[in-house]
Amino acid sequence: TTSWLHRKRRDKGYPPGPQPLPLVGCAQQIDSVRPWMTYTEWKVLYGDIVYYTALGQDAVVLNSEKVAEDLLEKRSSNYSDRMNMSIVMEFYGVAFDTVFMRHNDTWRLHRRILQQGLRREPVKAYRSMQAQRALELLHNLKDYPGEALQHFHRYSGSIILGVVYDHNVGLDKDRDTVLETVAEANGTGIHVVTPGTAVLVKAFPFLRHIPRWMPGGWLNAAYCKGQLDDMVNVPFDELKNRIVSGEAGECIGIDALERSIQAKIPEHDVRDACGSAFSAGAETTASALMVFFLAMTLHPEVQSRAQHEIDTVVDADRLPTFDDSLSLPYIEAIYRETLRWYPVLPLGIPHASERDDIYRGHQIPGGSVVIPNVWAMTRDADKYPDPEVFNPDRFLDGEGNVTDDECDFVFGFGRRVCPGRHLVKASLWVAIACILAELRIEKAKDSEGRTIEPNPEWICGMTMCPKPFPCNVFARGR
Ligand code: HEM
Repeated sequence: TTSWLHRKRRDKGYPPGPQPLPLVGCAQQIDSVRPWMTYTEWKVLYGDIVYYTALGQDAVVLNSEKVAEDLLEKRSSNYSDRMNMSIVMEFYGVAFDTVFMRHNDTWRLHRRILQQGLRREPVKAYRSMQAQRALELLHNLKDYPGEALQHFHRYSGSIILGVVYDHNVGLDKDRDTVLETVAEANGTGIHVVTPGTAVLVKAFPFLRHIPRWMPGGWLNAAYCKGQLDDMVNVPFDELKNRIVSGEAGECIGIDALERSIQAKIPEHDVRDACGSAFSAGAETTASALMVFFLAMTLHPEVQSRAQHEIDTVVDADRLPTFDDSLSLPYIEAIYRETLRWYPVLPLGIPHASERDDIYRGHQIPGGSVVIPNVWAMTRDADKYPDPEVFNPDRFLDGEGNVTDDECDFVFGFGRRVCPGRHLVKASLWVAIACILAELRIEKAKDSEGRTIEPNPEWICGMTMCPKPFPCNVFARGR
């Protein structure tokens, strides 16, 4: 059977790739926790573009920036779709989400709504709010260093709620029911919305009825849908109430609602696009800060150099702001190296092709999942020598200025590129700069004063995030 399949594949002229097994295809050959590792091994075996099939789904892995740009950017009219996940979308309440929408008119509308408010210029309006949240973050890290991941979630979640709904999460760890509702629902959703689950539930639709209390209960569709419905409705309804009472300030939601009335856009599209910002942006931003935190714990020498740079440029009586960024090249380099060292979306968000295509003489069937292997791009040793090493210097030239490489590929490609990237940059940059200005992060010590070496472990799903690890945080006292 295998040789028959092999011949069939060769006849079709697909890109090189692993031998499929009957029925399951290549599913069992792929690391189920870190599929990007398998794909990166395939890069060595088969090259920059690899074809495989799993459970009847054609898939193409793009293992270099060049190939990803050639297809996802230069041929974006064919490669801007997403995989057909209609079962998950419908039953699990994911249909609202811009991220997983097919390449259609509703998606275009969502993109316009989000992009209007998230362009480079308009996001500057939120810098003072971001700075205020960074200050809260510093307090929380100092008081409860062991809960860094929760603090980063609160930081990223409260910025998005502010930018999208003008919802002001109380400072100083106050409980906030809107943030709690949205964050919990998002946690449930993230679990379910992976390509793996989509394929599984498509193949075995009864899995969506598994009761919550049984093993596999996280696959229960009704529960997930209830949560995700709350996630889009609760903050949006609150915004509408505040509009009525005249209390709502500038935010993407208000702008979009005003425009939607003139342009006759249905209100639920505004609501859904707004909800998508949280689902796409909260976890990713928090994970990136956790990567930064790990890098700083492991590299005291990087911290010292960054602190020296800040102390030279920023007076001790104030915190760095995003306006200082051009005078702080090493901080910029740390930001870029954080994105590269452990990209929080190691496979980006896979695209799909709409029609058959030919690239470098290979057939790419329409309806393929097209996976940009961002992990492999970060491990390209020609561009990033010793790629496993956290080394901000790779983004500086001989004179200490930042290079042209902004590591943009971690934000995706073509028409689907992350619309939140300008906002994220400011959120991450200001958090990184303020943490380095005010705090010293060190490896924890055991009761006998011996250093505990962190042994990085990762939470892997669609995103990748370091598991909490022991460390100490001190105020530097500038
Ligand atoms: C470190 C933080 C972030 C990273 C690394 C990141 C990265 C990405 C990537 C790789 C994609 C897929 C692009 C593609 O399909 O080629 C994406 C899509 C998206 N991102 Fe982000 N993102 C981050 C934060 C945010 C934030 C804060 C927001 C919103 C405020 C946001 C909103 C979105 C949306 C709505 C999409 C879907 C775009 C579409 O499918 O058309 N992201 N992001």
